[in-house]
Amino acid sequence: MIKIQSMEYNYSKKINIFKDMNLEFSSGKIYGLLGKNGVGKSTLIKNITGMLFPTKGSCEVFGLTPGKREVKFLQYLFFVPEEYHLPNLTIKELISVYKDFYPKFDIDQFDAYINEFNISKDKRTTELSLGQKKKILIGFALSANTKVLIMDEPTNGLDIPSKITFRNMIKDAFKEDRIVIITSHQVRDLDELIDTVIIMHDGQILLNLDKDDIANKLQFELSDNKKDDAAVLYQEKVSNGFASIQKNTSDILGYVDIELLFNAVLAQKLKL
Ligand SMILES: Nc1ncnc2c1ncn2[C@@H]1O[C@H](COP(=O)(O)OP(=O)(O)OP(=O)(O)O)[C@@H](O)[C@H]1O
Repeated sequence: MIKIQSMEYNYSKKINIFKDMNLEFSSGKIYGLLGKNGVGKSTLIKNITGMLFPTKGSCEVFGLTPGKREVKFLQYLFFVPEEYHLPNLTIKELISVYKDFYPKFDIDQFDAYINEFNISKDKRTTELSLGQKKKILIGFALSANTKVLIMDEPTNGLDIPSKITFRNMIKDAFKEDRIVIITSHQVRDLDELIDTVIIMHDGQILLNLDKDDIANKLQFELSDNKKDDAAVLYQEKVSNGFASIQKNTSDILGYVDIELLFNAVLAQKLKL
């Protein structure tokens, strides 16, 4: 479990990025961490990965303090940042250098991924396109089989077929003892993957709910015309009509349009 208690973080004395943040992440779930630009998603992730240290309060990952960067902690967690640098090696060399840092690294799993992405292991990282580099990193991240996997904007730079492959890879690699946290502005890429939606706003957690709970409470609909109905909690014009949210009065759990939910929550139209 990742446990954040009364956490604050300031880059400078004037700006408090979080206001007394309390948050938990449990194993067996894929979390979608959402928020507008600059709200503090990366800062939160950097506190979890031990790259920044809380100014106040605490952050624990399976009982360990990230900032201490103990070997056990480093073996527990893999982070795919939005921007990264791969050393100038062939993929084969890269794997042989880095795999031993992760005791559960599975080379067959990695080989299957890069076959799927159609990339040769003899290629040097300098010969790869941005999207291909990202695929290598994501393939490595999943094959490391760490307890915690965090990915910042993982679908950026992936072409459309690769986004589908990415979703399938995550589903296949997901295990009950794993916590996966994904931040993204491209919510549609992740809609079906996410179990729990966390929305950050103004230094606080505005929403933290399982998708099933959301579907239980709310019904999402797409219609040709604008709905003029008191039951509608939020609606907006989309390219193919009007997308709306209303209370779910049935026992049926429908789909959750996370992007629409995000807009509605930020517009303060929903009280969940
Ligand atoms: N190194 C830094 N020094 C000072 N302020 C910073 C630094 N890094 C980020 N910030 C500020 O902290 C706030 C949170 O930034 P952060 O990168 O965590 O946001 P984010 O939610 O990840 O944004 P995005 O969606 O654009 O990636 C922003 O206001 C940003 O300007």
